[in-house]
Amino acid sequence: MTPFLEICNIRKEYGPVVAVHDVRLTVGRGEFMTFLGPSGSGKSTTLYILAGFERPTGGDILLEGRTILDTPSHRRNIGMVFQRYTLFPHLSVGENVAFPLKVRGWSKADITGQVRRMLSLVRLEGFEDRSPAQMSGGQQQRVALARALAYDPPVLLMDEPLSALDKKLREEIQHEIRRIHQQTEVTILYVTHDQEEALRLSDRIAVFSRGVIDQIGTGEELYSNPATRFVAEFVGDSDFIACRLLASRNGRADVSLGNDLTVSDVPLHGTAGERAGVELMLRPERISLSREKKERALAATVEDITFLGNNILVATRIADRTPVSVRVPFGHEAVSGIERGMPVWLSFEAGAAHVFAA
Ligand SMILES: Nc1ncnc2c1ncn2[C@@H]1O[C@H](COP(=O)(O)OP(=O)(O)OP(=O)(O)O)[C@@H](O)[C@H]1O
Repeated sequence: MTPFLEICNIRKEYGPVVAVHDVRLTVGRGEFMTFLGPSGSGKSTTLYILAGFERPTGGDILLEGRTILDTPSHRRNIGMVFQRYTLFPHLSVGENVAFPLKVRGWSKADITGQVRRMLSLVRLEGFEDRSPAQMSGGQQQRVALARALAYDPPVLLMDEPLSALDKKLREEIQHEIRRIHQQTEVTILYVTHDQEEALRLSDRIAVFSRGVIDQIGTGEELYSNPATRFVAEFVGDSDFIACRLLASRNGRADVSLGNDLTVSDVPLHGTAGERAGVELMLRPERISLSREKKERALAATVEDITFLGNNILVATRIADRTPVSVRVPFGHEAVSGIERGMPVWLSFEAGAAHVFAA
């Protein structure tokens, strides 16, 4: 089977700046793929190349096996929703949604029917005659979505479409986007720097870092098996503890955390020589905290305790002054009566750890 959309070794230079180094990605038909990464990591540039607003310095984009690089933007049949509301302010909501259909020469009757269907899809029935200025930010983004989907494009690109909205509205529209994706089966490429948004929406996530993709996977794969330190840090919360490599074979490592504490057979990411300084990564919820001294545990001191509703975040520092956060479910006995300055012991299963070479 031919992959639906292929991004083949895309590179983009702006003078001396290399915005995108070598981006490779295959997207399945109907998939919801998110580009996640910090500001300046090359997400938008990649999206603009897909949309045809930018031409890559190297590489190719294939849609159903055929290059689209020489197809001008307006002929690519790719819908687009941007961060800022880009509705035509002098046109009504109905006219905004009708615009791409008029351009494509649809009949008046077909346009009326389609505008009604699209506004119903985004739950704005009866808003045809409103002006965009009379609508909230969330409503305007829904109109933009209706307009982008009106001519039934096989691919929809979204560049931080919710970043101008407050948290509650953002979550509401995230829910709507999911529903619309399921209903229309359109293939979506979505750009965000918000990991929670990426996890909520996506079938798969491509994590961008400095113009390359560090890892592509489901949210669960990225969280449970991050390929790089950057992914471990960017997706979910993580603790990093400096340690020494004792031995490694077949991508697994034994490490020493000092004080006779060794951890064996942990996934090793990257390469390092024996005795090299490496880092052990743990998720805060995979660390157990005890107020009684324990064997095979790290001694730490409590620095802060934050109540977060269903869990409590305990900030500690281990002997070498490294901060280590521990997440404990609310009501767990380990945190009853816990106070700042108290000595505690931190332990974990080797299966919860990852080692990253420097
Ligand atoms: N037109 C341009 N001219 C010069 N440099 C550019 C241009 N557009 C982007 N860049 C640079 O390319 C790099 C990647 O930018 P890009 O906008 O793709 O990142 P991003 O991950 O989408 O970030 P953001 O979330 O801030 O938009 C940045 O270093 C940026 O400064």
